[in-house]
Amino acid sequence: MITADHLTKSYRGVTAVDDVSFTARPGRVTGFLGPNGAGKSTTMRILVGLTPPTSGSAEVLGGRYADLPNPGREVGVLLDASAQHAGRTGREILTVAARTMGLRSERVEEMLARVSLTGKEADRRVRGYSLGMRQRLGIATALLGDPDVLILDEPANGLDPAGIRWMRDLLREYADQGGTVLLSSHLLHEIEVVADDLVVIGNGRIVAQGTKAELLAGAGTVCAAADTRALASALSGAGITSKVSGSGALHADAEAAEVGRVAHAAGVPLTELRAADGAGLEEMFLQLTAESQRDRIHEGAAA
Ligand SMILES: Nc1ncnc2c1ncn2[C@@H]1O[C@H](COP(=O)(O)OP(=O)(O)OP(=O)(O)O)[C@@H](O)[C@H]1O
Repeated sequence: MITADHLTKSYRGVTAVDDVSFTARPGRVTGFLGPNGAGKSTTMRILVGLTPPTSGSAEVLGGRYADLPNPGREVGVLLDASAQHAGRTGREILTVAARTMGLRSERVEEMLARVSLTGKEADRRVRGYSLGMRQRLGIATALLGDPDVLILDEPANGLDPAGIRWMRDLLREYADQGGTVLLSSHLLHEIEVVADDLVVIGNGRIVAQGTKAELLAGAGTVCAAADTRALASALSGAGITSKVSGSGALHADAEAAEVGRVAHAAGVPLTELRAADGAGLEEMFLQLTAESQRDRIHEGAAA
């Protein structure tokens, strides 16, 4: 279990994290989503005691991370895969970490196999590793002490599609065995597939959180008609806001049944009507974080 309780972190003139509260539970993958500069890394650094919060508190497994007697055996952390000692080989890095944690040396080989780093790769110096290999080594280090909690900052960065799939399966299996996973990303699709719960952050503030199912349920309806203008106008007349989504269909802020009823009553034949799924979540993510996006999102307002 991880608990962030009203965390705030201010640097001179910048509030990086603003009153952030959430819980990541055992047996679940919690996705921490937000655009660049939203405050994800700062929050994670606070969770593991690397950055002191200006106010608020954070607990991992019921206490402060800094108070854990052998943190590596309780919490696996990967914050920056590039921060590993470049002059050491992957195997050396794992061996040193294993000794520090008081683990048997066989654990190193087990972890290398777990993250699919070959013996040859393990004997190369980290400075020659690709980002994807560094991520695998970082995951191996995080898993080494068989911890109950994993805190991973953008772990899929640099992984190829097969690597992303591998990571997803690994995290799923870990959570299914009772582990708590908090993983951050600025890529919605990456998180959407694996996360059970979502915490969405923009400009340092939590803008949405809940189970993925809950957030999807509120994601609205995708609908389309030959006469888009007539459909938008009917929806607007019924007090339902809508806007044109990427595909040219409308995204309406109402349940599918209600949208169908309104279109029928207005005599507008529908060519598409479905609950917004992953696309709806993306829409929601973009909307929720719109104010904190560096790039403005251009959308044609239909209503
Ligand atoms: N040490 C620091 N001093 C001053 N400002 C900082 C410091 N660390 C972070 N910030 C600022 O805090 C804000 C949040 O940064 P943070 O790295 O937590 O975001 P992030 O969500 O992890 O972004 P990214 O996805 O780009 O990694 C940014 O505006 C950043 O410039």
